Amino acid sequence: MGASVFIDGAAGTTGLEIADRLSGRSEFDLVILDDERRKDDAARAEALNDADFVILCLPDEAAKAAVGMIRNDRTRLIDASSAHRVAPGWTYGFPEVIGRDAVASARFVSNPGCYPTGFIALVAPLVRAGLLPADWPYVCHAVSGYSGGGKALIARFEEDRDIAFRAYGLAMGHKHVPEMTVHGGLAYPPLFAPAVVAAHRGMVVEVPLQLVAMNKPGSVSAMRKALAEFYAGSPIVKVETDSPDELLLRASMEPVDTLTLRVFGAKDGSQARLAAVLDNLGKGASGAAVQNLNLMAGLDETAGLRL
Ligand SMILES: NC(=O)C1=CN([C@@H]2O[C@H](COP(=O)(O)OP(=O)(O)OC[C@H]3O[C@@H](n4cnc5c(N)ncnc54)[C@H](OP(=O)(O)O)[C@@H]3O)[C@@H](O)[C@H]2O)C=CC1
Ligand SMILES: CC(=O)N[C@@H](CCC(=O)OP(=O)(O)O)C(=O)O
Repeated sequence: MGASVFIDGAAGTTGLEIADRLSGRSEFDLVILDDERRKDDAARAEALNDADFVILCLPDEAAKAAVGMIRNDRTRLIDASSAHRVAPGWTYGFPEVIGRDAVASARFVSNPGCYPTGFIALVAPLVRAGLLPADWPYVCHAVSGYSGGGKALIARFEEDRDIAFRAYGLAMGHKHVPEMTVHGGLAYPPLFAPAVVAAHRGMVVEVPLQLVAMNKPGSVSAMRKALAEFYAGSPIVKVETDSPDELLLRASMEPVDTLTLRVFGAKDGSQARLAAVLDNLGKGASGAAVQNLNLMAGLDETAGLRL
């Protein structure tokens, strides 16, 4: 028998994709409550306390309530919500940035948000290497497929086929900003400008840099080299050294758990654009949860992933 894994919220967008990645894995016995019991707190409490691992795929408030239902000191948790990403006692589940051993040995792991996955992957290694300042007011533009907003946003985009682009977070203060600041190693919250496009999945996260104003002119190749070294050997995070003329998201994109990073630079070295391309439901959510589960269970981090 394998380790038992209860997915709380398995009928949702993230939960379904995790179940899909875990189906057929002999190392795990999947526990999923049927439609009648999936919101029954007594049934959930029993499943939460019986399981070796729990993956929470719930809205923030429901995720906090689920953690409160755990009455033992044994069950290990991965929370896909944004409830615990900067909370004390929780390990941020970004193994490439935080360290694989830290995730492997943690009891409470908080999965990164989809946009922060791209932002932190780009910025944290460069700040640590001293190639970018920590005390800079960064900007982050990003577009996501509509599955990033879960069942409600999927329904909205699939009912109203006339929406091509939706800018949001216009009052600032998006819930991802705290983790972008803390785990990016930054002194100030970045100005985060997210948008949704009429595609089911996929995202591009961009960080434009005024290198002259930052007193870092001509640092493009050093940034490329630093990122390539930081992620060397990662089967999941790829650093490309090419500079294509365009980055495309295709509406027909298939699920994928990789994260691809690039540094684009002006010929005169005065400006750069850092760019991350990922699947919001892959390394942005479900793929990351499965990677973290693999590490916590002492397995190959890529088992079951779509690479
Ligand atoms: N979608 C994405 O790309 C990403 C999502 N996340 C996070 O993952 C979490 C899940 O998101 P997502 O899958 O997109 O959301 P969905 O809305 O698609 O799914 C959430 C699921 O949770 C269920 N649920 C809500 N409240 C309860 C409760 N009290 N008890 C049991 N089940 C409950 C819902 O039930 P019902 O079906 O009845 O509505 C639904 O099935 C969220 O915190 C989200 O922010 C993180 C990264 C990326
Ligand atoms: C397109 C869209 O709506 N995306 C979601 C974020 C998806 C995600 O990363 O989930 P967490 O919020 O749990 O991190 C948003 O902006 O709120």
